[in-house]
Amino acid sequence: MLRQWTEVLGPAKALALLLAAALLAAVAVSQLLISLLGFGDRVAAALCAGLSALLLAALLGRVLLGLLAQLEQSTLQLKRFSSTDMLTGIVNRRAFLGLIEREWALARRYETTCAMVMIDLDHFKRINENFGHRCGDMLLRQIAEASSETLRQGDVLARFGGEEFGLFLPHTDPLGALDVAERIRERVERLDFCWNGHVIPVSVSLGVAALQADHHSLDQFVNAAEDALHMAKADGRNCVRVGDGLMPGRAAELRA
Ligand SMILES: Nc1nc2c(ncn2[C@@H]2O[C@H](COP(=O)(O)OP(=O)(O)OP(=O)(O)O)[C@@H](O)[C@H]2O)c(=O)[nH]1
Repeated sequence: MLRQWTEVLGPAKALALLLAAALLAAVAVSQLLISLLGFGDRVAAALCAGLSALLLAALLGRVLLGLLAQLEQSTLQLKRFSSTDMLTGIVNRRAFLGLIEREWALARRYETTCAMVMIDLDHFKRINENFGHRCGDMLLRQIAEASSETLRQGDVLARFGGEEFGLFLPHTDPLGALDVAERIRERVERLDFCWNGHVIPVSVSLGVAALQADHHSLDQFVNAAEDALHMAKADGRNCVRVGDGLMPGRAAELRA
């Protein structure tokens, strides 16, 4: 009950209420002691009241501090849950956008490079249908793990939902981003994913976008990578494609 109170009232009000309760209880206890011991003088009464108040306040304070620590822990856990994708353990889309917003804004402001890669499992529906959702879930976890292995500190990988992942690469030029995307594609292709004795071939399609002057919002930047991903799907899957206008020569060459 104390914990619910602390949550509802907030720590400061709960502490004030507890101290008031401790004082009232102390007065009641001292009155009881005085009547039991038969003391009649005011000094004894004041001493009893003071001592009881001190003891009760210390006791309740301790309880409250314990509760506050628990509350803080729960809040932290809640924060972690709300920003993590429970299946794969990596950040979710909402947290991802929050994490990269500052980096993206700085890159725009100071005209430095950064890139966005969208990764999507190929024919995942078929895998789910043929081998079941538990198999699909296991595969999603392995894709997250395999993709993470290829990254540097500072890169941010997130599950965007379903079988789609987003990857932000700070301080990375278009060719660097293509390298990372291609490495992930190859790593997944070599995954040797096994379920109930069946080796299931898996692949991903990837779309790459590098920050450009006409990306006025983070959404536009992410959408550019999504568009490139659609190109990769349209071009037969298991490949990397770059957004239009990124690197005219290179994009055409990669699409060929
Ligand atoms: N096991 C599992 N399946 C999921 C999860 N989230 C989404 N899916 C499934 O992912 C499948 C996505 O199917 P589609 O969007 O058709 O994509 P696809 O089959 O990979 O086809 P392409 O992307 O075009 O190659 C659907 O069957 C969803 O039910 C999840 O958390 N776990």
